[in-house]
This record gives sequence, structure tokens and C-alpha cells, in this order.
Amino acid sequence: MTETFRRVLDAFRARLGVRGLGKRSGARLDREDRLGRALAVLEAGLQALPREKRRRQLELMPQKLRLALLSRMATKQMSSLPSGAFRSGFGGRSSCILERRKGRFRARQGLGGLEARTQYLGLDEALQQLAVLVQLRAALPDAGALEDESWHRLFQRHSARLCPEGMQLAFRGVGCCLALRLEGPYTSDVRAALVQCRAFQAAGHGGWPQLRGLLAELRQRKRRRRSSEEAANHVDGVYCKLLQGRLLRASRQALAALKASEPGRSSLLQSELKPAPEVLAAYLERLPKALVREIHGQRWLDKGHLRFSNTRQQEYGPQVSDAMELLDAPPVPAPLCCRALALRVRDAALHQGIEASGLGGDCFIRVNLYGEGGYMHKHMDSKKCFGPVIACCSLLSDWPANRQIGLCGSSRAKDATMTFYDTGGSAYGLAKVLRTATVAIPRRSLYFMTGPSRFQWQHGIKKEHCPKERLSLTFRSLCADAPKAKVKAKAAGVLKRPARISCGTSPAGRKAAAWGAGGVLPRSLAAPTPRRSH
Ligand SMILES: O=C(O)CCC(=O)C(=O)O
Ligand SMILES: [Fe+2]
Repeated sequence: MTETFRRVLDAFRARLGVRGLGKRSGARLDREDRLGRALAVLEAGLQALPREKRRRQLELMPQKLRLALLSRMATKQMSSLPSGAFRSGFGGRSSCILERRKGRFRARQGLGGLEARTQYLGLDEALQQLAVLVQLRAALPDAGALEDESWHRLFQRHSARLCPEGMQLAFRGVGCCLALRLEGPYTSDVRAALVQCRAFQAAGHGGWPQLRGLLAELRQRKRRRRSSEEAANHVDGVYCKLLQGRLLRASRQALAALKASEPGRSSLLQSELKPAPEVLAAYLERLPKALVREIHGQRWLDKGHLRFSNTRQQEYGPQVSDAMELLDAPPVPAPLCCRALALRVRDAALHQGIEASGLGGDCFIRVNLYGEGGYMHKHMDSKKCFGPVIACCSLLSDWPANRQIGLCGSSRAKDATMTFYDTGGSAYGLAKVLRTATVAIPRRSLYFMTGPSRFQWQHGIKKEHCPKERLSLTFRSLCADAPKAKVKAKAAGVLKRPARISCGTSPAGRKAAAWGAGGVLPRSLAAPTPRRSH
């Protein structure tokens, strides 16, 4: 299985190498542009809502933001939305996913404007088919880039060459509007999916009203009994829900940009802490259950300094000692979902124009599980050991509870907040703090720490800023000249595996062992050896 997966990863990497994902233009926008963009997304999103909902959202909006939005609309300075808000094929262009359901797996792969998926299979077979799909993607141009007939001929040629006997595929067209992923219904006929893809492209230029009409029509076509009104209501229901999340984000960004444009305020963190790209958001909607289950099946590390903090960790990939030195030991293989997520994170970094070398399936992954009130001391992730970009996904095990998000409401109160401390680049725990800033890290979001937020500021999570159980996964590249440990690891992970807790026969040892396997260690048992490693 590992061998198969490695082939998938190699093919994936080759594809990235060949195609390159290019930098997003305008990644470094000045303040005005940023505000303009955020307001434009906000306005377009509001326009896509039914009137009642729109009014309600406007009422909920902080006054400052509402005024900015209205004055912007009044002076007609908006950029050319909605057509500008549509990017065809976005999201489905190259996504590569393994889905799990009831112990069976299904591969899904973006084909640039189209998406293909297999039926549910055993893990090995699904991985093999994922590898085939990745190769197919590498061999094909984007579905919209050629005439449908020529694309279809190419598709037939390559699928005949690559797809094994009996491989069953279903296809659908995908598009994107207002940072929402639009999906047609699956069909076994690739030509029908091409028609969906073209329809998304054509409707995209008419903005949301046309796309909504198309989505309703596609849904109606799939279930013939449904009336057009029912289908339109269904589309409204689904997309309004999604839009609310996007609106929340857009309004936050607009507010942040507004704040940043006030004289005397630093916009440093807004520009350096990049928010999650939409590509990943849909993925994070689906992933957590499987991921959380998989992570709970693994062992937690025994790190003295974590015992007070109601936090547990796992680490995968290259082995690094507590002194932040690379161990001469084989990498610890990450659970499948973590690896898949690592690939997506790397993809997301490339989409954002962020340096991504060293990220991906083989990078260093740390899993942090915070209990309620769990915290992380302020620190700077080791400069000598880890690269210039740290990516982190925030997840929670009770993820469905977050369904009722509202614009600027208080329902996000369960999300965690990270505090940043400007130490002018010093990594010492006692370094003088010049200023602090807080950043919300909502569940199912991804952030990248780059530039000053990585090397100038320290970061940490306060007890009172983690009101609910939180799971985070950090992804780091290793520096080429990371210091090597002089000691040799005896076996995989030995230097940091739970040696003390696994053999405890005293009551204290037994309780500690329970902690290592999922319980919470009482304060009285914590060992006084808080050597922190980041
Ligand atoms: O959980 C987080 O978001 C941050 C984790 C972190 O800073 C670390 O593991 O070094
Ligand atoms: Fe950190």
C-alpha cells in the first residue's frame, strides 16, 4: 500500500512540476485594493441572497462596514463583478481526493472544469485508481481549453491507455462563482459532463442569477419529478448556507482592511497571515470526521511541557528531537488523511503564491489536540530547523455544531484565537514584547505563517482563547541545513515515544499511561521537566 501511495504522490508531484500552478496575480494588494476586493465580494455575495436574507445580513453588519459598503456602492466604484467573480473550473482543476465511507474508499480527481470519481473500493484498489486518475489528469489539458470533441478524443485515447479493465468512472462539471464551488450532478457520460462544464462557463459570465438558474435546471433534470420552483428553492437553501460562511469571511476581511486603513494601525498581520483559500474550505467540510477518527487511533507523544496545558501531540514525517535537531531515523509515516491533507495544503500554498517547497506528503506534520482551555505557550517555531512557511489547519471534533454561522454574530464564540507577540525577531521566551495582536483561527480554516509573522513575532494560544476542544495540524518544511542530532534514534520515534508512560505500574504511572492513550493527566502527576520544543 505504501508503495502504491508513493506512486500517487510522485505522480502528483510530477503534475505540479509540469504544470506549475502559477502565482495568483495581485497576491500583494495594497490596502485600498484589499478593501475594494473584500467589499466587492461582500456586495456580490449579498446580491446573490434572496431579498429577505440580504436585508437581514445588512442589519447584522457592523455599522462601520455597512456604511463603507453602501458608500462604495453609491459611488459605483465596484470592480466588474459579477463576471469577475466567476472563475471557471476553479476548485475542480486539480483536486485529488480519497474519500472514505464505511471503510470503503473512492478516488476523486479534478480534470480542469470536470471532476471524475470512481466507485467505492477497497483501500488498495482505490489508491491504484487514484494514481490512474492523477496520470490521466497529467495527460489531459483543461476540459474547457479545447473544443469538446477534441478533448473527448484525447480523453478516450488516454483513458484506454491508462484505465484498467472494469474501472468505472462518473463525471460532473464544476465551476466557481463568488468563491463557491458549483457542481453539476454526476453522470457516467463524460460528454454530458462536458456540457455541464460549458454551461457553467457560459452562465458564469451572467453572474449569479444565471448560474442559479442553471443549477436549478441541472437539479431538476436529475430528479424529474421536482418542480422548477422546488429545484430553485433547493439551490437557494444549499448555496445561501455556503454563502453565509463566505460572507462572514469577506466581512471580516473588509473589517480588517478598514481597520488597517485607519492611520497609525499596523496592517502587518493582515498581510502576512493569509486566510484559507476557498479551494480547501470545501475539503475541510468533509474531511474532519475521517481524520479525527484516524488521529484518535494513533499514539500521543509524551512531552513533559505539555502536561500542564491539557494538550497532546503527535508528530509525523522526518524525526526531530526535542532539541530541534534532525534524527538519523526513518520518517514516521503519517496516517492517510493527514498525508492527503498535507498535499491539499501544499496545493493551497501554490494557489496563494506562497513558497511551498518542502511542504506536501513528506513534510513534518505536528498534530495538536487541545482540550477545553488547552493552551500553547508563546514561542517561535525553530528557525534553524523549519522552513520559512508554517501552515496550520484548525479542526474541531464537534464540527457539525458550526452549521449556524451568521454574519458577524456571536456564534463563532467557540472558535479559538491565537495571540501574536512582536519580539523583534527574538525567539527567547523572556524576550521583550513590543506589541501584541490577536487573530481568530476558526475551525476548518487554514493559515500560513510567513514573513514577520513567522520570524519576527512569537505566537501562542491562551487558556481562555481555546473554549472548545480543538485539533490543529501544522505542516512544516525542514531546512536543508537543519542541525543533525549526534545521538542515534534506536527505532522509529524512540526518542520521543511515550517510554515513561507505557510501562508505568505505579498508580501515577498508570494514570499517566491513560493520559497517553486518551485520558487527561492530573496536575499532580506532571513531571517537572518542561523542555519545550517547537
Ligand atoms: O495549534 C495551532 O494553531 C498552533 C500550533 C503551533 O504553534 C505549533 O505547533 O507550533
Ligand atoms: Fe508554533
